[in-house]
Amino acid sequence: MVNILPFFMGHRGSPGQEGVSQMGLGMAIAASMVVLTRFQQFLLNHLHGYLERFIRKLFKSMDPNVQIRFTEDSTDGSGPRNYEAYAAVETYLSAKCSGQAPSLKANSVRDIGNPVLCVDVGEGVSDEFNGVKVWWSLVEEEEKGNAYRGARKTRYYALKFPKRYRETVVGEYLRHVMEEGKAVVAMNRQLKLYSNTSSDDGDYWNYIMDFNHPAKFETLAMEKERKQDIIDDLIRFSTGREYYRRIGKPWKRGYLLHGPPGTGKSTMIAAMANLLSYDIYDLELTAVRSNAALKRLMNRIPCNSILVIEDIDCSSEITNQREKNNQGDEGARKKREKVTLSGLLNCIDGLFSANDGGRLIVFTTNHVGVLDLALLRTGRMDKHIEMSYCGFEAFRILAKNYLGIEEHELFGRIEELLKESSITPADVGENLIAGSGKGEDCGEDCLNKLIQVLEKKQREEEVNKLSIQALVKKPRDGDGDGDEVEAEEGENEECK
Ligand SMILES: Nc1ncnc2c1ncn2[C@@H]1O[C@H](COP(=O)(O)OP(=O)(O)OP(=O)(O)O)[C@@H](O)[C@H]1O
Ligand SMILES: [Mg+2]
Repeated sequence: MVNILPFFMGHRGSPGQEGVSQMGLGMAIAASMVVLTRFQQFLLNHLHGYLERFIRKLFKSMDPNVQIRFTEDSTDGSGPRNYEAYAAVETYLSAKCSGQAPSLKANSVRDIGNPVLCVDVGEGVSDEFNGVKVWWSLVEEEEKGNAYRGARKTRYYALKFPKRYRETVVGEYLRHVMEEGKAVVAMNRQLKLYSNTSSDDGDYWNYIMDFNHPAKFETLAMEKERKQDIIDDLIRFSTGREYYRRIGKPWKRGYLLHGPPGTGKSTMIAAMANLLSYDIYDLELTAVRSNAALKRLMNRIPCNSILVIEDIDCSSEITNQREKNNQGDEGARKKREKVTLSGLLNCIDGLFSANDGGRLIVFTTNHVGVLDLALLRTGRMDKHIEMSYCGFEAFRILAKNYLGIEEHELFGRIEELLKESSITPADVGENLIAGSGKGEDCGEDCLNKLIQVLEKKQREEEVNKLSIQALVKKPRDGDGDGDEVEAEEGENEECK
């Protein structure tokens, strides 16, 4: 470069001087050219960025549509909030896209057991809400790295809609998408079972296992009308956010399931959890050390859960003991049980729910008669459900479940026998199970076997009835007026 400069400059001088001055000038020009190039580069870079932004803005202002992004990972530290919105959009779109998008991908969304079908990267689907048409697409972009992190890919759902509908879309439509999406996430998520029994002192909840009980209302043996009434009540409760807010009551509901062993109380709880997609918190009252510990446990039950207290009659302190507690005798009280009835009542009353979801409390008992009336009243146990011996309607459901038989000539005889003898759905199921999956002939064998069992039961019940009648009639020693035998005697034996 130095050698050709004099030629360009047309400079002449003595060879010695010339050489020195030429070199100095050359260096100055070279330096200025470097500066110029750098400046040019700087200008280009910045102008380019500026121009690009300017052009983008220009196009944006001319674009009649608005775009909103729902990013998978937050770059602003908002973390799970962003993800929640992204997952809600994803699940909402999964219902829309199956018929529209040419390419789908199966995604596993956090907390959801089954994969959901979503649009693939670069694909889009349209949606319509109150007459407004919107477009969704899944976009993947490469984000440049900086001094703190390397380059990475970001994914987002882009929602595009005409500017003039901004108010409807940002207000009503997005609320609709979030609510629907979150409801799908909630309905499909893996249910969990917690209990206080596996902790050392019973004062804490422990995760026991994923809850995969197959029970459904559809297969629960019970009269159709009663079953539908329970389903309606549960749905009304679980969707009652506005209602509970309006009347100013905590979003909770108490159920009491009572009936003999084997009539389906626990099975119904499982069906309830599956219907509502609620986790189960199984409380073993006798393992709780004090009223204060009970309160702690209750306060830790999240919304959208079922608190289950099984065999509440077997916690003797909880039954008709309130009066006894009030009478004092502190030492004896301490020796008995740790949680008192009033402690339990206070906890149930104090179980509040923020407006983000409901809490269901389900008690079961085999002996409803021994429970304190304070526990049974509305507000604590709002709905009492009697689980009874198997009637003909319930039998038909079991025959369909176990044998796949909906009609049979032996049904008439079974209907007659079920009216006269008490058999639990558990026992009916036990007699039908042998024929399950073995075809119609085997089904008939099972029905015949069930008839024999029912006839035997009928005979036994007849003998029992006669012997009780004989006892009632028989005068007691030294007492000629024939007092009646106390039928309830020993009723609560198994709980003592
Ligand atoms: N109503 C019913 N519908 C369908 N299956 C039932 C029903 N009742 C009982 N069963 C069957 O009998 C078995 C026992 O029922 P479950 O444990 O629900 O009775 P339970 O009322 O909770 O008894 P317990 O009072 O002894 O706890 C269940 O596994 C289920 O298969
Ligand atoms: Mg049970």
